[in-house]
Amino acid sequence: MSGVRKLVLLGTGLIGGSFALALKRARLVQHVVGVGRNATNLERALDLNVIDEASHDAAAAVAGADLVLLGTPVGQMGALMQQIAPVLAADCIVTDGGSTKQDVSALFRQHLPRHLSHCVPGHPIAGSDLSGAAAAQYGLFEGRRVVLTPFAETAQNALEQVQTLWQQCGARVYTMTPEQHDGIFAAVSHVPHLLAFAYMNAVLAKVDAQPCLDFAATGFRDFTRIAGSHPEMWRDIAVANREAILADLKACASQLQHVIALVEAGNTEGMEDYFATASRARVAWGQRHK
Ligand SMILES: NC(=O)c1ccc[n+]([C@@H]2O[C@H](COP(=O)([O-])OP(=O)(O)OC[C@H]3O[C@@H](n4cnc5c(N)ncnc54)[C@H](O)[C@@H]3O)[C@@H](O)[C@H]2O)c1
Ligand SMILES: O=C(O)C(=O)C[C@]1(C(=O)O)C=C[C@@H](O)C=C1
Repeated sequence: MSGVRKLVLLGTGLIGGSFALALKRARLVQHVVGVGRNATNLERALDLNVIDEASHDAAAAVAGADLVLLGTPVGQMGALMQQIAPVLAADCIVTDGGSTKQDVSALFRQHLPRHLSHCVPGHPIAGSDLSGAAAAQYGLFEGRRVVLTPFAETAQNALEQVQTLWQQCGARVYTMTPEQHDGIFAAVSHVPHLLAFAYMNAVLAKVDAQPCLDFAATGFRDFTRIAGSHPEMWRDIAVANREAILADLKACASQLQHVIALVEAGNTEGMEDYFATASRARVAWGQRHK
């Protein structure tokens, strides 16, 4: 695909909107249609030139599209695929930006079984705690990774076209299986978000929650930023990647039990060793990911 004539965003928020802005800046798309369920958000997307046309009707919008990006919470994607299945042009490429891949891949197989050669499930590993079209930003994907989990049936040229578009957004593209993807991102994205929600609720449950929040500073800010993320999006991720998330949450609970035991016992040497192991690993990670 040298460029996209008509891109349809099914879900016009942070990820879909930032993808459209990146392609617009690279002059790789002629016309962007944003589909949404919220009129105010679509108006905002038009005002900000994230999209050129707004629609509430996914099936009507995809007519004549050469690229469709599903950018809703993953729990909404099946119904949208079902709506567009009868009207998709044979050569239209369908991709997504969902945070989980086994469930979304299964939905592609269920709803678009005859279109799999043109389906390329994907996940940009970039985002923020903000949502909606107003949060869309230029450069969100620059220097970031994108994971694609193509089907055995995915045509090489459809895969290459999606790869090239993400590369034009400044991203580095990797491919892996949906299972590998969901295992990795349970550990380094899904569980950290659930821990942030849990910690935030633990603070709120304290009788002195208000003064705690009043005096909270940068440590609190850095640890809890992602607790401000979109509840529906994270509900859907927790449902979709249940097994891997539960396994990693339980592993975290056992680490927490270990910290409790160290503190209860006043085991200063044990604490220092334990903290040093984590600290060394985090410092090294920071140096590799400057
Ligand atoms: N936020 C992140 O950091 C991030 C990063 C990578 C991937 N993702 C994934 O990308 C997807 C989109 O996330 P986002 O952050 O852009 O969310 P967002 O809330 O900013 O945007 C989603 C948009 O989809 C719309 N929508 C919801 N259901 C719809 C439906 N049935 N029909 C049409 N529109 C509908 C919402 O109104 C909203 O405007 C999610 O699957 C998420 O898991 C998010
Ligand atoms: O920066 C953030 O706020 C994010 O949470 C982005 C983040 C993550 O790194 O976990 C969140 C979900 C995604 O699917 C990909 C990226």
